[in-house]
Order: sequence, then structure tokens, then C-alpha cells
Amino acid sequence: MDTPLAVRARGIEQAFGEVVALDGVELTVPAGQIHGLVGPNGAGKTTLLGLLLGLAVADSGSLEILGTPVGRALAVPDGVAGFVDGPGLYPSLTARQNLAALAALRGDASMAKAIDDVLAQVGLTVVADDRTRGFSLGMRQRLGLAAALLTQPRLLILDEPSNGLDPAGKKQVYGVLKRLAADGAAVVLSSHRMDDVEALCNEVTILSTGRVAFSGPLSKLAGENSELDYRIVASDPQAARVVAGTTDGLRIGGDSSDEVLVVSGPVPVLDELVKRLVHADIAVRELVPVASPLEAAFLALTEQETN
Ligand SMILES: Nc1ncnc2c1ncn2[C@@H]1O[C@H](COP(=O)(O)OP(=O)(O)OP(=O)(O)O)[C@@H](O)[C@H]1O
Repeated sequence: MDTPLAVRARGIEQAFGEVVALDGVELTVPAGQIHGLVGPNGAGKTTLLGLLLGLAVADSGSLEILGTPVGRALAVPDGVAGFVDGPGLYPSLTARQNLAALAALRGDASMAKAIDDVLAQVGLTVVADDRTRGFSLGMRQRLGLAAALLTQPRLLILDEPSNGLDPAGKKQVYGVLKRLAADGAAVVLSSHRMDDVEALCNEVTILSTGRVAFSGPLSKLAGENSELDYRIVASDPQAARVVAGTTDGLRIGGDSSDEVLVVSGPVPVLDELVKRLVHADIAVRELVPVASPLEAAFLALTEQETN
């Protein structure tokens, strides 16, 4: 049997006056997947997440959430939880009271019983009885996540969930999201940063000025851009530059300095460079990609669209 789809979006268009925020966007997210939506500022990530959360309706295209077509009414589809532009919290209530208010609103007694557990999952037990007015951005993000967990979502939508989180906080939140996905829920989250997505997501959709520039597994994305920029530190930088300049198929990058050589070219050409350097008695002390393969592919795909 096919894995049920949590999100199936086809040909989604959304404009705000003259600004086309989404232009023929396709998105497929199966149950159990953590899917990253990545793109530069203004790419359309928040607009797309808002559609998945039922905060707005697309101008055209079709959208199915958890197997049900989304109509024209503004409503959070059943089984979906999350937030864009920060969670809505009552500042005069404590973290625990905020969650209790949500449980009361839903009239669900089992939700009320799960409050301590979700607070512990997101690491807010110690501040559970503090008013949220004084909460930092990271604490607000965690409480928003706790509120979403309380509803036991089958699709969780998060806008920049790692904003404001310190490295330990990120690790904890990522652990929560991975457990949720392992239990069969789908997670769609946005980020500006490939490294965040790399640590967490199975698949990624790269948006650039409202269009999908790439969608698929991270391994496929890394293979999209075979020619990376490499930094080379050699024992004799000047001589290394001369050797690089006479190596066929190699380009010397403008970022090169007196100490560091930046080159790009196919991997066999880089191999040839290293052999020639060693042959010329020049030691290679460092040879590393300037950006990770994923970051480089992301930049190449989004720069193409925005230039
Ligand atoms: N309510 C609105 N009214 C007018 N324009 C809007 C509105 N919401 C979004 N836009 C425009 O739509 C485009 C996409 O915006 P969106 O917020 O979805 O991008 P984003 O990828 O989430 O960006 P960021 O990373 O900066 O949050 C932008 O050009 C933005 O200015």
C-alpha cells in the first residue's frame, strides 16, 4: 500500500497585489517525513506554510491535507497543528496555564493530562509556572511546540523553529520532531539555513521567488552541484598559484589571497592539481570545500533565480 500523503499541493498560486508570492508550487510530503522548506527572504516559505495551516486560501491550484481537499473556508484542517510568525500566547498566563487554556478550549480532558509531559518534552518544566510575558524567543518557540504536541498532530507546521534556540535547545527540539516523525506524523518546517535542514530533514524543497528550484532528498541535492569552490593552503602559496594557473580545466577564484588559493573544477581536475603540486615539491596543508555541498547547491539554485 502507498504511504498516505500528509500534503499534496499542485500548481499553487498566491499573489498579494502585484507581488507573486507562490508561482506554480508543488509539494508532496508523505506521513512520517520531516520536510524542509528553504529559501532566501521573501521566497514564499511563510505564505506556503500559512496555506497548509488554513490561515489563507490559495488563489489557484489544488491542496490536499491528510487526504482531504482544502476548500475555500479558512480553518485549520483536522490533525494539523503549528504556527507561523511565532506562537499565539497569552502573556499574562504562565506556560502551564497557556496549555490548560488550549485544552479547555478544545474540551479535551486527555489533553489536560498531557500538559506536564509536553512541557517536559520541550524542556520547559522549570519555567512552567512563570508568566510567558518574560519568555525569550526560544522559550516562546518551545511553548508553541508544546501547544502543538498537545493536540497530537498528524501534520506539524513550523516556521523557522530553530530561531532563538541555543545549540542544546536545538538538539532537544530536533529530538522531539524526530520522535514525532518516527511515530508517523509529518513535519513541514521552514528555514533560511541549509545546515539546520541537513541535521533534521529527509527531504527539502527549495523556494526562490515563489518557485520551486529543487524538491527531493538531500543526497540528490548534494549531487546537483558537482563543481565546488575549494580552499587550498600550500607550503608555497605563490608557487601553488602558478601550478594551478597551468592546470587545464581549473579556475582560480577571485577570493584567492596571498596565503589561500581558491579554485574550482571537476574532481578529476582537482586530483590532477594535487598530484602536480606534490610533484613540484609543494605540500598541501589544507584542501576543503568553501561551503558544504548542500550549501553550495542551495546558493547556486537560489542565486540563479534571484540574479
Ligand atoms: N500579507 C502580505 N501582503 C503583501 N505582501 C505579502 C504578504 N505576505 C507576503 N507577502 C510578500 O510575498 C512574498 C513572499 O513572502 P513570505 O513571507 O512568504 O516569504 P518567506 O520566504 O517566508 O520570507 P522570510 O524568510 O523573509 O520570512 C514577499 O515578497 C512578501 O513581501
